[in-house]
Amino acid sequence: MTTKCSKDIEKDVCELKAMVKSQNKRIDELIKHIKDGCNPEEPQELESTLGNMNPYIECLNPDILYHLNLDTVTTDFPKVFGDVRFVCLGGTESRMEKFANYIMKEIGLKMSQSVQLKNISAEGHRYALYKVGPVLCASHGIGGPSISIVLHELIKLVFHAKCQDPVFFRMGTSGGITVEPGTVVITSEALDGQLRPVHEVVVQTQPQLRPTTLDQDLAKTLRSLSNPCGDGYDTVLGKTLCTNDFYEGQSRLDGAFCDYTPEKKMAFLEKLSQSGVVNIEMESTAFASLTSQANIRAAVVCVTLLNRMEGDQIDAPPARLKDYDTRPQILIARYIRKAMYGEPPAEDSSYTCDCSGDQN
Ligand SMILES: O=P(O)(O)O[C@H]1O[C@H](CO)[C@@H](O)[C@H]1O
Ligand SMILES: O=c1cc[nH]c(=O)[nH]1
Repeated sequence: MTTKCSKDIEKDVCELKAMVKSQNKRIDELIKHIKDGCNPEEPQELESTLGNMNPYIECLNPDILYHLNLDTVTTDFPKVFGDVRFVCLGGTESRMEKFANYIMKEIGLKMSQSVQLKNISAEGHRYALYKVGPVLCASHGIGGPSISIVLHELIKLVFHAKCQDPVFFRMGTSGGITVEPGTVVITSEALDGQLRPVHEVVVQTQPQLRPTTLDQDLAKTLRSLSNPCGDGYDTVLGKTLCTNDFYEGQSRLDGAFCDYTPEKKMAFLEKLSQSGVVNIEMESTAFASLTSQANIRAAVVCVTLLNRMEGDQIDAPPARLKDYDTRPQILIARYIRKAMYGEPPAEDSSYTCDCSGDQN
């Protein structure tokens, strides 16, 4: 009796030990699960890599990107835009459409001949937006207010899409200070009309001065991709003056109004040159401050259309202006190709994309 009883107890003990062992194993798994934050075998849900975003955005359902004619309910942002790695902006719709077609070839993407690239934001009637695989191409219009609006919406777009470390570029035109027309300038520092490295935003009557930080490594990498001998033109790094006006703001003598003398104009341009300014345009401070606020790496690449030391009017023939316009595009395309492939893509790249602009 006693023997049988102790045998039963032994058996129970054995079973209990097995149970405890199995439970300990499960507890270990759960502890690991808690430490790892998720099951590594499950696909990981990526988060946006942007910083300092407006906390109220999360409460918006839908979030309507009015000027881009997009919203987060009718478009599945992670699905449609989640693969975006490069966001390229330039003043005009035609430049950005041209760039979209150019970058498609440069990165080895192909589209059926019967299909045309679609302007995703056409119905918004404000800005153009094209998607070519991992490259978004957007127009921004003229001046700080115009680029600021499209940047708010593009930054929200890449945030909602949970894009991973997107890089932003502005590809533009500018007036040169002493440099040869056709020179490509990569902005080292963007200065406002008072030569301050800030973008002034008036919020509820209060002027806020936001730093215009640009990624210096990105600027140097871009510079290293230029090839003055092969290209046939110079690519330089230098400071950019960003103004709120093309005429008086840039000290021109050919605006509708002018209350300074030619001598004062030249003295101002000399002062710019002595401060290290090599070109003048109208969006770099807003572009630099908005991108850096979101921790986005960004660069400004502008070609010079004229040497402002020699005149104010842009009188180069159309064919030459067209050629100048492509120069920042060529440099940025080199960067994108290198970032994507390390080397140029093979002739018959297997990378495929939906370039038709379908959003769902
Ligand atoms: O050629 P985009 O990119 O428009 O840039 C420059 O040209 C415009 C003025 O003609 C301004 O927007 C200036 O910044
Ligand atoms: O002189 C110029 C040329 C192009 N864009 C500018 O803003 N200024």
